[in-house]
Amino acid sequence: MADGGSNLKNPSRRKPRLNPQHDAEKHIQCKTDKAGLREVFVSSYKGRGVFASVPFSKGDFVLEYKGKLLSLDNSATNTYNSTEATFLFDFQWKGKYFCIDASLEDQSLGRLVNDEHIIPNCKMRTIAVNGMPHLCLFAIRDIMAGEEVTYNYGDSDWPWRKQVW
Ligand SMILES: C[S@@+](CC[C@H](N)C(=O)[O-])C[C@H]1O[C@@H](n2cnc3c(N)ncnc32)[C@H](O)[C@@H]1O
Repeated sequence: MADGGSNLKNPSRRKPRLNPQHDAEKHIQCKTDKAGLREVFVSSYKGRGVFASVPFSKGDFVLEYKGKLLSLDNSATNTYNSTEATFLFDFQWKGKYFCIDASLEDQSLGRLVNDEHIIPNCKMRTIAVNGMPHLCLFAIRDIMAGEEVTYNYGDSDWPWRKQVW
């Protein structure tokens, strides 16, 4: 039976996977989130989360954690309420301290990714574009369609980790 032009039966004709680093740079420059991800309301306790609607492979670029880049000096002058403060991501780059302030509700998905410290499926990495740091999530294992995208927020006394259901 003819395969109607599909590449399914000939892996050598499949579109090659874009290099994850280049994929991240492309999405950073275009200021767009990647297709195949959607916001879902999980529960009144957890709030919203991001779910894959297509499978991702280990190593893939998944999302940028978009927001305002602040140096440590700038962030020290800002005041945040407790909800806004949960959208701040502090990191170190080239020996200096920075923060991505994602407290603005800007419809981007990276800011909605929830914490999972035991079996996360993504990891945050810093990618430099035009000499500026950007925080990006990359898959650390295959992610199935329908699975929630998660990463480990880091060691801290996060209240939900103590929650007994
Ligand atoms: C960066 S926001 C993530 C998006 C958030 N769920 C929302 O709807 O806006 C971080 C907040 O999400 C919630 N959160 C993240 N991971 C969680 C988890 N594993 N269990 C429960 N709540 C979580 C906490 O309220 C946390 O302060």
